[in-house]
Amino acid sequence: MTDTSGIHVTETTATHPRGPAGSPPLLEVKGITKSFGHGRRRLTALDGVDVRLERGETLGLVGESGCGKSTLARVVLGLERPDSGTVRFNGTDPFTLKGKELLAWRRRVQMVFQDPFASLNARMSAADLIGEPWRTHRDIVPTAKDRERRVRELLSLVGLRESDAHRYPNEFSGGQRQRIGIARALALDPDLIVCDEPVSALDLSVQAQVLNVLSELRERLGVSYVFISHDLSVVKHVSDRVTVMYLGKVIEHGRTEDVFDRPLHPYTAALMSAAPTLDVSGRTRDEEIQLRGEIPSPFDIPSGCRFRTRCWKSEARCGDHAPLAVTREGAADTGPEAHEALCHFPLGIGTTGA
Ligand SMILES: Nc1ncnc2c1ncn2[C@@H]1O[C@H](COP(=O)(O)OP(=O)(O)OP(=O)(O)O)[C@@H](O)[C@H]1O
Repeated sequence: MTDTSGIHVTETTATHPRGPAGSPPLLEVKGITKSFGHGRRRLTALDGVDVRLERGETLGLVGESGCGKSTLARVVLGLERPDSGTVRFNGTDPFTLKGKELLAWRRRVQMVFQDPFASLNARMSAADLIGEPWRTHRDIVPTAKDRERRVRELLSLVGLRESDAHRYPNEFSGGQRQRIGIARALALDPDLIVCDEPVSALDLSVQAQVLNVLSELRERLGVSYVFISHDLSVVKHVSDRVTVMYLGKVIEHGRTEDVFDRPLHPYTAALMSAAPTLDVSGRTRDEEIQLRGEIPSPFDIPSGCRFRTRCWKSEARCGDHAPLAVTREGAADTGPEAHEALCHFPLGIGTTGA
C-alpha cells in the first residue's frame, strides 16, 4: 500500500489472534488519573483515561505534545503508578503484583523508544544489547549456547544478518539500529510492545521498512502494540483502533477507519486536516482547519469542554459543563467496535442535547 506520503507499507491478511471468546482484553485501562506536582502547583496529566486493546491488535495514540501520551504509556508499562483508576493486563492489575509475579509480568510488556541512538549503549555489541534483558530474566535462555541461538533468531526476525551480532551501534544505519531496538524488545517474548514515536527519527523509506517489520512481527508472533506517533499517516497505516487525547483526556476513540473517515470531534478533524499527507473526508489541504490559539496551560484547563477555547463550533454551553460521550449513529457504543467522542457539537450528527 502506498499513500500520498510515499510510505509503502506491506498489507498483511492474517487474522489477529484474539483470546478465546469471553476472555478479557489484553489491556484494559479504566478511569486513570495521574497528576504531577510542580513546586506548589499540580497539573493533571491524565484525567479519567479509558483505553482498551485486544490481543494481537495495534492501538494508535495521538494528540499534540503534552496531552499525556507518554504518561499513559508509562502507566501501562508499570513505570508510573496512577493516582486512581485501574489497569488490567490479561485481567490482572499489575500494580498489585510482587516478587516473581511482578517479574513475570514485566516480561510481558516491553518498549521501543523514539530514538534508537539515545537508547542503545554505544559500547555494547548488537548481541549484548539484544540479550541485555536476559540478565534480569535469566531463566529464558539459561545457557550461552541458548543465548547465541536466540540472538540469531531475533536478528533474523527483524531482518538483520547473523553476522550483525558482533557489530556495534555506530556501524549500523538508523533503521538498522531501530531493528536492534525491536529485537531487544522481543527478547523477553512480550505480549505488548509500547512504541513511542518509533520511526519519527528515520527517513521516509526507512520508516516504511521498520513499520513493515513491526507489522510482520504482529502477524507472526501475535504481539500487540500501543503505537504513539505525531504522524497521522503512520498511525492510520498501523493501527486497528485510534485513541485521540487532548489535555489529559481521551476525546475520541474508535476503529481507525471510523475515526479517520468520519471523525466526530472537531479536534480530531483539525488534527487530521493539518496532517500534510492525508485527505480526510474529501477535504483538500486548502481546507485545512486552523485551530485558534495555543493549547491552554495544563495548570489552567478551561471549564466545561477543555477544547472549547480553540474550537470553531464552541457555544456558551461548552463552557458550562463537560460534554458527555456521544456515539456516531449506527456505531456500537460499547466494546471494541465503539466509536465515541466527548463533544457538545459532534461532527456529522446532531447535538447531544446535554
Ligand atoms: N515526571 C513528570 N513530572 C512533572 N510533570 C510531568 C511529568 N511527566 C509528564 N509531565 C507533564 O504531564 C503532561 C503530559 O506529559 P506527557 O509527556 O505525558 O505528554 P505527551 O503527550 O507524551 O507529550 P510529547 O508528545 O511531547 O511527548 C505535560 O504537561 C508534562 O509536562
